[in-house]
Amino acid sequence: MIIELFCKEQLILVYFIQSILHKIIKMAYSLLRIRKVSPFRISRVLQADKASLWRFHLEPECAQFLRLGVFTRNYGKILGSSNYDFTGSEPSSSFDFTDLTCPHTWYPIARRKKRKVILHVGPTNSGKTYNALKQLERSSSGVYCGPLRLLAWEVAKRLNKANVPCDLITGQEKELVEGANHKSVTVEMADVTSVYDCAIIDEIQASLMVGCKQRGFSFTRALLGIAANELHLCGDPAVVPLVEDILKVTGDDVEVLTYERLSPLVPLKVPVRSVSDIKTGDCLVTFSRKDIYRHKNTIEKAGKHLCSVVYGSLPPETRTAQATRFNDATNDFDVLVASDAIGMGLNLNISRIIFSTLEKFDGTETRDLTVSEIKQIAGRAGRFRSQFPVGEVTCLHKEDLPLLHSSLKSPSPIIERAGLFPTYDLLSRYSQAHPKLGLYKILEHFVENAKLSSNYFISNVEDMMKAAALVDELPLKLQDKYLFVVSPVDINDEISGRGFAQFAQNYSKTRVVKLREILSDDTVKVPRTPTELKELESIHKVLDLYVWLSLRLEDSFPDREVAASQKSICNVLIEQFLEANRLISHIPFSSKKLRSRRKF
Ligand SMILES: Nc1ncnc2c1ncn2[C@@H]1O[C@H](COP(=O)(O)OP(=O)(O)OP(=O)(O)O)[C@@H](O)[C@H]1O
Ligand SMILES: [Mg+2]
Repeated sequence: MIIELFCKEQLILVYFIQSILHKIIKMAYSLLRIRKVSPFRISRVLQADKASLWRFHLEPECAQFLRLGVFTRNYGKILGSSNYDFTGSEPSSSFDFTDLTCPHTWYPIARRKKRKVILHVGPTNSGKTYNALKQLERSSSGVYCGPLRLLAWEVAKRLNKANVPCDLITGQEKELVEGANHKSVTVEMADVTSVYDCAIIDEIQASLMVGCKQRGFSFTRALLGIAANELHLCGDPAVVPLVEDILKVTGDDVEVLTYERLSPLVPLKVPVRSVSDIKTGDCLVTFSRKDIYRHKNTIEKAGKHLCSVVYGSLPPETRTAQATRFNDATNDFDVLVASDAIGMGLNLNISRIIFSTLEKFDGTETRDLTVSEIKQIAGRAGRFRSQFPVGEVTCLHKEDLPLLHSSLKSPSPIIERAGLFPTYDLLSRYSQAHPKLGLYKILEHFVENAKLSSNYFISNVEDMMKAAALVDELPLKLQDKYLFVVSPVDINDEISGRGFAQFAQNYSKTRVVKLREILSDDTVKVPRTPTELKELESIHKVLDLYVWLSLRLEDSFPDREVAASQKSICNVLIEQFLEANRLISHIPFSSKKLRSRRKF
């Protein structure tokens, strides 16, 4: 009996050793094949990618998988995933393209590196971005990925000033600097096919927040896909467990650096009761455009201060000009009235944040601000080494103070899942397997059927689907439809939506979209009423969309320069208008309560 058992164990052992040896031989064979195939093909992909900006959108990560047949097959196995085991055969309708459980396998170039990932986490104004940027400055090549064009601009300016030549690449701009090995980009433009020494993804929590359903996947793509020796992630401590978990399967080394706030932020016990309490350096935060102008009007009427304004639908150039004017202590515009557009990473000379309300309409419903939103916005006051070293924060209404105080004391809730969305390549393979389906149906199918690991949620693509429904009507290739759908159109804005539809229609008919056919000569004029101002902002969005499309379909959108100059005219008109405060006489001051009463 004992002998029998012994023999059985020996047999099991021999079998076990045999199977391990077999696996090692297979793996070595696979590696040899990877070496043989990848360098030539990858360099072709890289060259092609540098050729034009639109490829960032149309041919990202999975394109490599699909083209590098052998490479892909083996890579999938090495990573322990058969998810993307495309063998070069035609896509079959039985293959489950909606299986998104291993998104890290979509980025073979990053997976070939053992990245050193450094998480810089801490409260606002604690030097996270500053320290990450120091590393970027020292690196031989690198990229900064920010959530806003304003941040990308700020970083490009800063690096160039520090004699580190740096390109600026956003969806709408491509400013190349001679000899630059560094880039400052908006996160959507992060290139996952280049190799860098150092990379930064800033405000990483913005991507992972459930509130940021639409843009989250760009951050996830950057997190998994950027091929850098060192990858610096800056953000709220609430992201740490999730990021660590996501990166377990990538084989990267992860280090967490925790920061403390560099200057104090004092929550005040009393609200700001009247306009006479407003002082230099104050920033009044409110969430509707109408309220922004109403408050600006009230403050300026009192005669002591002039206000700059910053809000989301203001053209980015105007936002920068307004923020710069507020930061400049030598002029009279010493108060800021802003929406949460100031909430991410910007350095403004604010001494006190005053919340006019702690509720916000988020496109679907009016809801309370989250703890992280309150902390993020409040954190703009008292920036380190600014004119106001101690920040203060309060509200307009004393009923809001308890929520403000408790939010500032609470840690932000742990972020549990990151946004994910299928790449164009997956959608395209899916479309080949289901040729009768339009893009709308394909997107709908992915949203409804996507299989995900517990670290991810499928991003909200409601707006993309609205755009898809429009382009599905037109005789366009899937590739063109996709390009229109991922464009930065504000599909819920009437004028922008109409501009978008017109661009797509003209493109499908003649392949050439002339700006003059869309905008008549007299379209751009000085606004005189709030409605006209809003119209001008929308026209700016249409022009911005034209510039975006012209960077990707150069021959079909030939009037980029005209669009850019029209955009500048819009900016000038809006800025002049804000300076002259023409709106005052048109916006009725309402004494109605600003907010619904909150009970504690
Ligand atoms: N060591 C330092 N020396 C000089 N200035 C610094 C230093 N650290 C930070 N700063 C300055 O302090 C301000 C806040 O730093 P930074 O923008 O890096 O904070 P942050 O933690 O990224 O904040 P946020 O979460 O709001 O993005 C910036 O103006 C930055 O230039
Ligand atoms: Mg920062």
